[in-house]
Amino acid sequence: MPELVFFSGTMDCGKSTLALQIAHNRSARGLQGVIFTRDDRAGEGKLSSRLGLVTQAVEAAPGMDLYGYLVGRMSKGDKVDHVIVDEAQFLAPEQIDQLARVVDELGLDVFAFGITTDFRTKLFPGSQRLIELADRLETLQVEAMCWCGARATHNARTVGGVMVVEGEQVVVGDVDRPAADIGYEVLCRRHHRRHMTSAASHAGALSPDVLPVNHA
Ligand SMILES: Nc1ncnc2c1ncn2[C@@H]1O[C@H](COP(=O)(O)OP(=O)(O)O)[C@@H](O)[C@H]1O
Ligand SMILES: Cc1cn([C@H]2C[C@H](O)[C@@H](COP(=O)(O)O)O2)c(=O)[nH]c1=O
Repeated sequence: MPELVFFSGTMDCGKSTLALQIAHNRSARGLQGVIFTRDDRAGEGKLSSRLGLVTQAVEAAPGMDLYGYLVGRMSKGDKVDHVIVDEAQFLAPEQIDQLARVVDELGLDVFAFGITTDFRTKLFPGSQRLIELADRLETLQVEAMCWCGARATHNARTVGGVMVVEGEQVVVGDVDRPAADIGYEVLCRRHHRRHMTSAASHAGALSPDVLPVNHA
């Protein structure tokens, strides 16, 4: 049975990498997919991973009918075996409904990847609709870590190095940005609640110093 699957996790946990791996493994077996993305850091019409891989994708612009686009491609004779969607949190709820229709009426698997919550811990509308409609929810296995060593579960936004909890929901950006910019850091819930980023906590390296060696 074709499925709508939502793979979610914090920023920087390997979602785009997994999307590229699924695309690669399927194309190695002759299956052709359509890859959608929205507002990837690498630019319009790109799906990029921090591991350095990047591939062409169709920019799922606001207002674009994803179901209609796929029907158009297939009616022109294009082979479409599955659909991959990265940065799915940025899609409108109606576009997620269109993806569910792709599964049910075109019989294609749809693999969507995205973060569930924003820097205020509120669901993105696209992610909310995916949680409501997906056949299956998958949490990424490679866990991003908070500076304290706990599993990171939340995304913090920093402005000038300081965590903020007000602002526009969508600001494209990255982790490990210079302090002056808008940046992001993944945190455990405890430290997100306390607004305690790595800089605010003056956290050092997680690994303890080596024991002093006595050369006596
Ligand atoms: N230099 C590196 N060596 C090994 N793994 C890396 C390196 N840089 C990034 N990664 C891996 O890539 C992951 C981020 O992948 P990416 O697909 O860009 O994440 P996401 O799409 O979830 O934001 C990191 O969690 C880490 O596991
Ligand atoms: C938390 C949060 C994130 N974003 C943006 C920042 C990035 O451009 C993407 C997430 O990309 P990733 O591949 O998962 O690292 O989302 C945002 O716009 N608003 C937010 O609150």
